[in-house]
Amino acid sequence: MTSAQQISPARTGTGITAPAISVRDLRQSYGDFEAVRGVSFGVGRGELFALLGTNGAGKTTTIETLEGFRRPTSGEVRVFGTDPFGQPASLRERVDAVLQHSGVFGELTVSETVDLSRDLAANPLDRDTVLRTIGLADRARVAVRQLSGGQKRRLDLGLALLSQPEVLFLDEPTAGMDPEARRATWRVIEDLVAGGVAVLLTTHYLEEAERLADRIAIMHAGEVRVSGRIHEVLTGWGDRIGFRIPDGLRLDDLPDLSGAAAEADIRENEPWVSYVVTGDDTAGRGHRAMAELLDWARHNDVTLQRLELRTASLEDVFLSVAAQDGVAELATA
Ligand SMILES: Nc1ncnc2c1ncn2[C@@H]1O[C@H](COP(=O)(O)OP(=O)(O)OP(=O)(O)O)[C@@H](O)[C@H]1O
Repeated sequence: MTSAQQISPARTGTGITAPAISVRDLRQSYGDFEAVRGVSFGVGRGELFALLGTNGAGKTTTIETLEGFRRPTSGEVRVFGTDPFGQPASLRERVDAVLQHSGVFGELTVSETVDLSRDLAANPLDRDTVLRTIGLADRARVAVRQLSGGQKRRLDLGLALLSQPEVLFLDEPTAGMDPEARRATWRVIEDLVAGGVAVLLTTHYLEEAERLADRIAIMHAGEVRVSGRIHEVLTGWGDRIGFRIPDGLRLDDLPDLSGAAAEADIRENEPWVSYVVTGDDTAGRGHRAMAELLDWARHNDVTLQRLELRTASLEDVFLSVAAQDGVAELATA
């Protein structure tokens, strides 16, 4: 795939500060069941917001409401200040989406599919640019049904970006892609964001969110449990020191480290300890706790195997949210 830089949207960069997408206290029920319970966030132009969460958390319901397929039970959603319900004409040209299930015809070729979408767009990119951007130029004459799952996903992205939208909803856009295609797709998405597009992404690939997102929200059981700038969320979750628990020792035999709580675990069938180091001194806290640990090891003649020090990952945060109810919000969006 080539860079999408040269196809940056024409209708961006107007300096408007109002969020492109805003969601305020959204509630959405299916009959008696409340699937979304008071969700709020905003996404600005040139920003990628990742809406993450456990299965059934309410992400698709939220996005479908923003796409105009559902009317909120209560609360308010706006896209460029307009209620998206029913997909009003004023939004249709400015918004596009890669949905979880694509609606393309298998009998048409890739070129014909792109042309069909171009016919429906007000200001479409030319076909070659689209095919080059999504890396399918050499598959132009192939019937869509003969594409692999990952190639179909790339075509879905191409069909969404050819209308040069200002807001793009991406629901699992890289599902089924190999690692190389996924990275190429990330570069296309990054270029769109750099060109001013507001992107709302849902994904179960946390590495994808970590790479692409400016801000995230993690939903569970209809609520946003954690939200904020990705760096702040990870910093707030603490650093991790881990190692294999030495033979003959138990968790209780290990030292207390400043600002750290120890948890026993099993990793690859071996006893493991993970210290979660928190505290305001985010630059120095991991280093200090590690120095204490190494002092203890030297004085006790203990060798620490597979010793590691790392910052929290999005997976650490996600697993905490998935494991418990009532997780405190770290930072508000
Ligand atoms: N049409 C529907 N009728 C009744 N319940 C629904 C309907 N659609 C979704 N739900 C329920 O609403 C809740 C939220 O579903 P939703 O699809 O929004 O979750 P999600 O976060 O997108 O999940 P996943 O990650 O599994 O795709 C789930 O409990 C689901 O079973």
